[in-house]
Amino acid sequence: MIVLDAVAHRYSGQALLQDVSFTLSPGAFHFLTGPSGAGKSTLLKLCYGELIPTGGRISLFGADLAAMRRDDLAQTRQSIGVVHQDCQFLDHLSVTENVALPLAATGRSIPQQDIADLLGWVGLSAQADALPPTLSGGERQRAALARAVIMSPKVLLADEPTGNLDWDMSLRLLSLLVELNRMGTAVLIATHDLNLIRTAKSQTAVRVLRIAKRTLQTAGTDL
Ligand SMILES: Nc1ncnc2c1ncn2[C@@H]1O[C@H](COP(=O)(O)OP(=O)(O)OP(=O)(O)O)[C@@H](O)[C@H]1O
Repeated sequence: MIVLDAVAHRYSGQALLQDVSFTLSPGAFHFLTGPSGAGKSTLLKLCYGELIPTGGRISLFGADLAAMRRDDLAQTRQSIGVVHQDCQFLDHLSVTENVALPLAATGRSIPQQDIADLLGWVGLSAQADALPPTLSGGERQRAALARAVIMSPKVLLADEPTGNLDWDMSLRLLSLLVELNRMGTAVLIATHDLNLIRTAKSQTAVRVLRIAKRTLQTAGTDL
């Protein structure tokens, strides 16, 4: 679904990633790890077309990213849910309205029952009418997950989704991601948290990728 072939990325002429080849297949559950500044967020941005690589080729659902028109990319992105590192919301809208935003933005109807079910799934039924600034960190991450999956994406990309959460809340979020993957969504999570990766490995088949020396490697079994 997402294929990177010998991808390179430079910022201001400075090489960050080189010769990165990677395929995210349907049903896969991958972690992406590596030191701070290695390029994890950059790699995720390349995977959803937020950045165009400075070298190599990226294919999203069979289409060449470099050749996509803006409309095509917007359409393709509807199949990719993203949980950003710093999940932002429109603070004057309720959690329900924020979660429904991707539907509204694409002119689709907003099935209230589906949104209520989704908020129930992430454990936020009681916060449905709350405004984002009143949510805890874990509640914000779960609201961001609900918003990322409202369009039933084929792929979910999450950038440090448990970054600021305590361990219990990290496990809760992980169990949602594992469940989503079992329902058929391919998942790619960038994280520093090796305990999270170890726990995921005990629950499901995961592949761990690491950015080292500017390229992507498969992590060993030492995790
Ligand atoms: N828009 C940009 N312009 C220039 N440099 C950038 C830009 N975005 C990121 N960088 C640089 O690229 C490097 C990789 O950043 P990136 O956010 O991809 O790393 P990361 O592995 O996700 O880091 P962290 O784990 O700390 O979130 C960093 O040195 C960062 O400063």
